[in-house]
Amino acid sequence: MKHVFPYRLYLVISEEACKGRPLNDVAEMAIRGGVDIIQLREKFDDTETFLQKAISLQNVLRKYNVPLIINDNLEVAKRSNAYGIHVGNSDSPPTAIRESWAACQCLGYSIEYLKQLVNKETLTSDYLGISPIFDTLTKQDTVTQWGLAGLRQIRSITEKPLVAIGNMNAQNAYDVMKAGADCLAVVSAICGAANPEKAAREIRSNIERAI
Ligand SMILES: Cc1ncc(COP(=O)(O)OP(=O)(O)O)c(N)n1
Ligand SMILES: Cc1nc(C(=O)O)sc1CCOP(=O)(O)O
Ligand SMILES: [Mg+2]
Repeated sequence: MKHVFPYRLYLVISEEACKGRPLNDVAEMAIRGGVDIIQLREKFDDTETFLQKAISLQNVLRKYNVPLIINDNLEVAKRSNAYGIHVGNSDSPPTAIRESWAACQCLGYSIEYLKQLVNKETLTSDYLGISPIFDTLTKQDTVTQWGLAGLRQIRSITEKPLVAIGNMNAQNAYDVMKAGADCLAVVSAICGAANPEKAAREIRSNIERAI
């Protein structure tokens, strides 16, 4: 069965990645360039600080009808009325999230091992983050890069929406989509760009060429 996940360009944003520019401004520029879903990922904030950032970002995203996904923190996701949450193998498992957050509309789950594709956590998830496609300095505690061959293999096994993450940029966007991704998730190629709007537009146009 095909699952509904209409998004193509997924911004994963943090204050640190925005290099001194206001996070909400970078998010807004990225949306103008073609980002259509955003994850707030603050690995070092306490819950209250994370929550305030989430509520503030939510106020921007509502103007554009862009969904907010919260990384890891279920309390922040619930209290900010986020659209969903993204979790990995070190976080609360998707089945536990479903039990305690019935209103969750989009649950993302990171895939680091092929055997995860047949577990109950994958079954209950709305999309899979393919973690990582290529090694990246932005997140170094990863297992192994899947590469395009790994992505093709996963595509042949599951019909779940696949979000490719890890060093995604305008140069590789076309090839990654052709290898089976439904959506690309980006941190540095947009948040760290001199012009986040232009950077997002270039990636988006290469995604559109591939579909
Ligand atoms: C879209 C997307 N895919 C994968 C990840 C990584 O999640 P996780 O493995 O839980 O690692 P952290 O991001 O929590 O460090 C993601 N965040 N988003
Ligand atoms: C948040 C995240 N998760 C990853 C994973 O492999 O699960 S890689 C990553 C960071 C991606 O950053 P950039 O676009 O700068 O490479
Ligand atoms: Mg996590």
